Amino acid sequence: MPAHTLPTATILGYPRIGRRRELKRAVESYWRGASDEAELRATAKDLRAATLARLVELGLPAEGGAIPDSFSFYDQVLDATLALGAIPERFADISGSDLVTYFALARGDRDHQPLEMTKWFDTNYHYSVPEIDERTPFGANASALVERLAEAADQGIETRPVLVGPVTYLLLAKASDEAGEGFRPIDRLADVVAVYAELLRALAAAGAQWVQIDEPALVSDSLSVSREETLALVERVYAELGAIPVGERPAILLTAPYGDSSAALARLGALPVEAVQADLVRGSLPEDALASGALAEAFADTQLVAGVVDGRNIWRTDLRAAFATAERLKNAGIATVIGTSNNLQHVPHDVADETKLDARLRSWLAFADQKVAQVATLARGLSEGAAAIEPELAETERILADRAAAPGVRIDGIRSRVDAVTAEDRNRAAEGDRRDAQRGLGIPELATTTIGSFPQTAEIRKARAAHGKGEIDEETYEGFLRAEIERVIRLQEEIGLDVLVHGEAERNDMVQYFAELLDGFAVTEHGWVQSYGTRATRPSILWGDVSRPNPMTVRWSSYAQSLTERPVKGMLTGPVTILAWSFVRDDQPLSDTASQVALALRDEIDDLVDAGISIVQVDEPALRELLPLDRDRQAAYLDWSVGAFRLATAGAAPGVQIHTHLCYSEFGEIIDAVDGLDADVTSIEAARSRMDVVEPLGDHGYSRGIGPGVYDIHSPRIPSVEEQAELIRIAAARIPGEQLWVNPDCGLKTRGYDETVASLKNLVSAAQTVREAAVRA
Ligand SMILES: Nc1nc2c(c(=O)[nH]1)N[C@@H](CNc1ccc(C(=O)N[C@@H](CCC(=O)N[C@@H](CCC(=O)N[C@@H](CCC(=O)O)C(=O)O)C(=O)O)C(=O)O)cc1)CN2
Ligand code: MET
Ligand SMILES: [Zn+2]
Repeated sequence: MPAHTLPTATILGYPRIGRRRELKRAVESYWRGASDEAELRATAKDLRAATLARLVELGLPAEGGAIPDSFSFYDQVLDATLALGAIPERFADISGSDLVTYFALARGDRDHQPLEMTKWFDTNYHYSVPEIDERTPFGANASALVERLAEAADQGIETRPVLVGPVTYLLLAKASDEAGEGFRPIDRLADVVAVYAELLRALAAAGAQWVQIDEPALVSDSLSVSREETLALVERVYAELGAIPVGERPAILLTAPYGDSSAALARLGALPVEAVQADLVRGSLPEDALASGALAEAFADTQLVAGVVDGRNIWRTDLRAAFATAERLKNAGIATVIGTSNNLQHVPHDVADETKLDARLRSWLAFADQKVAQVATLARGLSEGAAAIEPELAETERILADRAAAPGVRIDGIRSRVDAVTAEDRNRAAEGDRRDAQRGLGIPELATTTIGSFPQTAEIRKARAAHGKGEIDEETYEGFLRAEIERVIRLQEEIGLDVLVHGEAERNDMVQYFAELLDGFAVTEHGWVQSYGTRATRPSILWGDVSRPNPMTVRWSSYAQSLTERPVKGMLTGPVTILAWSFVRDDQPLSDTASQVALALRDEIDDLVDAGISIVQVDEPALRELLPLDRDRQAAYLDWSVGAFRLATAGAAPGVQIHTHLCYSEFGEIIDAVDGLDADVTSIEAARSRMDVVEPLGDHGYSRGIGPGVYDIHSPRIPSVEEQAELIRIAAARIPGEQLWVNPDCGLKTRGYDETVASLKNLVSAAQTVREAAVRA
């Protein structure tokens, strides 16, 4: 038996935004200057205390490090940047408390571009990308971690501090603009490990018995080094950290969430750390090593945290199957702890809050609190024997059977339509024929447009909330939205944009809006999940077969088109993104579900075109996000995801111009897929990376329309005419003018009106400047 033992129930992390998004409100109030740092810290402290108390109530032991301290004001990678003292040189002039520096890095200000944001593995969570170079200063700053440890101890709870691990941290970092040619952040590994050693010593001195170090890089094939190299780096690092005697450091729980670590597991178990976690939902057990005894041998002095409860989805765990997996490990002689597959930050707090949800559907679900209770149940079974939890196992079995047989889960008409889909249904006319057929649209070279949404003002949200509560009637709400559409159309005409949008004022969210109108989906009232910083979404629940009872967007788009001579883009969210940002049924392949959603969208496009819309944009910002971390599974994914987009769009006649929009992507990797979408025009995020994408596009010989973003909408900064013109010139050097579109990086919904109008005016002038220069040349 290992000398340092973690209790048999644990989770990798818990949502930190608060059951009613208390942290969002407190942080945004602090940013507005409506409260000070002390008030913000007090709210955060109350929130943490409530969370810890709740976790104990749900069955996690208060003692022994079972409860992780996974709090963050904004982002766990940014927390690591502060803990490592790795403040980029360009922020050296920021003065004030750690929190002032922290938010400056996250959000930037007039004089500083914020750190770039990008997706965390294959999730809809975004982290702040560390900027590292040869001179990045590193120095341990354990103060936040130590303070929270002491705070929990005052409450009688021995928490386990959580850190993003050194290998993952550096592999997710980018080289700063000041870095020399060929520099890679991972070159600084030795310096960073020395700081982790210091952090561990500081935590031990402050009384931490356990620390959790997350190395999800272990499960990804999408990083700058191979998986084998990552494993070798992890072995080197943890040999070094593990060599510090326990006592001088806390016992270490090394985690490998978000994917399959089975091929690496025996080697991880052999490291001088006290516990290793494996994601056994996305990943599997190494059957050969388990059968031969090699796994047990590797784990002779190490606990294995079996991540059998899914931290990525909201379906009630199949407890019998999860228990069987844990028992197999235990019976093999491995000291087994029940855990989650990953941090529960990706699921909402509590199903019990969803009182408006259909009771039958609700019984099938488990949010974070239910998952914690499931972990506790399984752990009890492990220590007391299966008989002790037989009532819970039987209850789950009954509920899972009820779900499988419930009306709406399988609908014959929908299934036969999907079965009847042919290859032809996914193909449009040849690209050249479409180009000819679309000339009538009268689109100029360097056409200017936006990505769809205009600012979601407090007034819009208030009207929607009032409508939701029944305080204003259908007619009044409809009138409000029509007035808003008219305002946005006139504004775009005045700014001088070529292709207009209706502004998406009617949408609470680009996925939830559609989920509310499609059959087969449910939406939640309080099911918020952090997407980045203080921004959250309420992922919809796709539980049954999907169909479209009525048109969803025609009312708004046709009204917008009736107001103007210029083309207005119809605006839909694509099938892959609808799945990626929802909690999707786990009882059939995603590809089957995607086809159902695609057919619903296909009907919507038909209706839009019948109503006089000649350009339709189908957004797929999550196309890259769902790309499996495992290389072996990528080709199959690209095949079905691209196929679903094509099924949604290929019903459109050649004269209809299909646009798509993607953001948060490394395009190099999926350029063939973008090509495969066969959209006439694709807008992509590009401003922050200064048009990095145009080079691969040029090399690839990309022949369709492309709009690399020239205006970074993630910050309130107003990009000047010259700045945007420069980006257009960079793109124009590689891409012919008739193919090139000029647009922002993404939708404007999170921006304010003043900055939006100023930035868009500059965008139109920038396009004009470059067009005129081309005419003169
Ligand atoms: N699902 C999804 N994922 C995405 C994106 C996206 O747009 N959607 N965009 C990318 C970036 N991620 C983002 C995620 C969230 C937000 C965002 O702005 N979220 C808003 C909430 C949006 C929303 O659902 N709004 C609802 C509910 C608003 C609300 O809070 N209402 C109040 C009451 C209304 C009031 O009086 O203000 C309440 O419930 O308490 C609405 O407008 O109807 C926020 O956190 O503040 C932006 C980008 C990638 N992932
Ligand atoms: N049409 C959407 C918008 O403009 C696309 C957003 S991609 C995250 O908001
Ligand atoms: Zn976008």
